[in-house]
This record gives sequence, structure tokens and C-alpha cells, in this order.
Amino acid sequence: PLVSGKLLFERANEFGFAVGAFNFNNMEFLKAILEAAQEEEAPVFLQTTESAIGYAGIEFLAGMVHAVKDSYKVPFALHLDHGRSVESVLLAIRYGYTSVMIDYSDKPYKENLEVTRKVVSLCSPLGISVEAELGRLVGREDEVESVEEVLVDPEQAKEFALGTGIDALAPAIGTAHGAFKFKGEPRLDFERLRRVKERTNLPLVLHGASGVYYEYVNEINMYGGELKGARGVPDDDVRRAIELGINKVNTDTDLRLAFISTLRRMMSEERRNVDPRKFLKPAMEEVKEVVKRRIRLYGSSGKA
Ligand SMILES: O=C(COP(=O)(O)O)N(O)CCCCO
Ligand code: NA
Ligand SMILES: [Zn+2]
Repeated sequence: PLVSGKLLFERANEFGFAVGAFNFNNMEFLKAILEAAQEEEAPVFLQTTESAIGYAGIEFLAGMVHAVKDSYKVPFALHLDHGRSVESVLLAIRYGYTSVMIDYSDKPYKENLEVTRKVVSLCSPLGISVEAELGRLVGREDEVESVEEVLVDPEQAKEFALGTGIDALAPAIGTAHGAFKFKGEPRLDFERLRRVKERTNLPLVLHGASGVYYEYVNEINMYGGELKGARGVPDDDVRRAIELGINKVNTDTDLRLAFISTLRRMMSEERRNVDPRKFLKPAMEEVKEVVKRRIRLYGSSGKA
């Protein structure tokens, strides 16, 4: 059923696992995520960015989730990912979102603190969880862009948590959105993560966490794509981050790679087919498989 993000954050923090937060902007991804969660008996966050809302319309995205709110036995929250304004949060509240992120990480600290406090005052009385970000990820995907990396300051994180009353915090510890993470070797600042957890004891969120699996990158390149130098976060680093207190892992790029690699292969093999379902069904199945793989990596299988 559709539940508040507060429930998912609190249980993950208590038992030391992470809940997968999977992005969708259409029916195929939403269905794949929910079926994967059902089969893994795992809680999930279903999340949409503002650009996903721009693509499909919030009435379609929220409408689909509300239509199936009692069709799956696993608990799932509907989360606004990278909300960039109070107006965006208000729209999500109006359409029955049960969790929001207000991302003021590229604004001055004081502004981030003030606006986040405001969003908490709007959401908490409604039982809607609030996630905020401190520090800045590099990399560009959708409209989420930042030019220079700023790692989170653990002392500031403690003050920010106390000053805002947020339910969850996304500390920037070296990851980036998209398929091209890290300039050199993959490197997360685990010591910094440990200190943020120690000082806040909050549920923590890892952004830019996709593994960018070689088998999908390779298949995309074999069937006409051009992903040179694609690189993600190794599974062992995700496990380590969860040991150190990550309780929600944002996952968008891995679903896109699974979908596009299958779509490219099918389109090149079935040259006489013009029924989109012949291509979308296997692509959706591949997304479901990668969601199950990530749910197991996060330790959330059987935790519904
Ligand atoms: O942190 C993430 C996803 O990170 P990744 O691109 O590693 O899947 N998100 O917040 C998803 C939306 C923005 C980028 O697509
Ligand atoms: Na988020
Ligand atoms: Zn993100």
C-alpha cells in the first residue's frame, strides 16, 4: 500500500538497511519497480523529478500510483526527488505525495536552512517526510545540475538537522548523477559519511549511486549506442555506505541502462515489428530484474 516515507525511513534506520528509491516517468518503469518490490517483498520509494513531471504531467504520475495504492502488498512511498522550490513541494502535496526532497544544496547555507525549515513546517503536520541535501554532487542528469563539487561538512550537518527537523539527509560524499561518475577511480568519502551519521543519527540518502553495470553499457555500445568511459559506484562501496548509515539509495541510471540496452537489441533484431509492446515488454522485464538486483544489494528484500 501507499505509505508515508517516514515509516520507510524510520524502519530502515532502526534495522540498518537501505530502501531503494527508483525513479519513474512512465507506466512501464512504474510497473517494473512495483512488481520487483512485490517479488522481493521489499519496501520502495517511487520517485519523480520535476523533469519527469514536466514530461508526463503530475496527474498521470501521481494518478497511476494512487490507482494501484492497494494492489501491492509491499509498502511504498511516492517521493518528489530534487524538488527545487516550495511551489514544487506544494504541488506534490496537492497530488498526494507522501515524501518530498527540497534540494537547496546549491544555494547559500542560510537559505537552504530557512527554506527547508519552511518545507518541514508544511509537510510534517501532514505526515509527509522531508529529505534535504548538504554539499553538492557534480554531474548533470535531467535538470539536476551542479558545476563544482562541495562535500558535506559533518559539523554543519548536525546543526542543519537540529535547525530544520528534517526526516532524512542526503550528504554529498563524492558521487555524481548519471552514467559518468568519478574522474579517476571510484571514491566515496566513507569517513565523512561515518561522521555525518554519528552527529545526526538521521536516516541518510545516497544520491548518484547507480552501478552503471558493464553488461548493459557493453550491449548499448554493441547496438549503436556510444557510452564511452561510463562508470558507476561499485556494489561493495554501496554495501559499505549502507553499513555506515545510508538508508535510502537513489537509483535512476541503472534502470535507464537496462531499458535502453534491451530496447536497442530488440529493435535491431526484430526488424519487421512495429508493435511497441514487442520492444517495451522485454525492456520492462529487464528493468524489473535490475530493480530486484538493487533491492537485494540494499538488504531490503523481505523487509516489507
Ligand atoms: O540520485 C539520483 C540517481 O542517481 P543515478 O544517476 O546514479 O542513478 N537521483 O536523484 C535520480 C534523479 C537525478 C538523476 O537522474
Ligand atoms: Na531524493
Ligand atoms: Zn539525486
